[in-house]
Amino acid sequence: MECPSSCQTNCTNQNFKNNDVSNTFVANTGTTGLGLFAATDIKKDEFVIAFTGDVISSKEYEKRTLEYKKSKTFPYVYKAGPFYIDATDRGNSAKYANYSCNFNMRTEKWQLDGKLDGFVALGFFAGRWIKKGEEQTIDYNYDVDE
Ligand SMILES: C[S@@+](CC[C@H](N)C(=O)[O-])C[C@H]1O[C@@H](n2cnc3c(N)ncnc32)[C@H](O)[C@@H]1O
Repeated sequence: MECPSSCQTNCTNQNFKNNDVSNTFVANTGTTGLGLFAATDIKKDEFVIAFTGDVISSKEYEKRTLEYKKSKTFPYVYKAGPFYIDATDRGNSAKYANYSCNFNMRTEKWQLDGKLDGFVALGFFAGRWIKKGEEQTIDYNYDVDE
């Protein structure tokens, strides 16, 4: 769980509130479209980036999925507890993270202070040491066991 805004001024447990994307940059991968890359060396278990976007219900998710299929837009949507986070129109560069079966970032679910009941924020954390310039990848099936 992330600390509330009212926590001490030097609190370091506010990654989602800070919404810092400076560990990453977006570039063409040459094979899988745009991708997310490490702007610096990143230590194992370090917070990399939060996945942000519209928080929507499952009903809205179904509606938007049909629209995206028609427009052939990539699905920039992940499940977040009973909700979904849709980064298609509003979101940060986390949406450009590509899939790899040998992913180097894990997806963690965090409870945030004062958010919708049941909502979990999604954050990408380094699963191992990631070198500056390396593509940062995730497991799209992070939610399969639930
Ligand atoms: C969330 S987007 C990732 C960013 C995307 N590459 C872009 O240019 O916007 C997901 C899409 O990226 C592509 N993609 C992601 N990982 C891939 C992989 N390992 N191999 C091939 N395509 C991949 C697929 O088209 C997938 O539907």
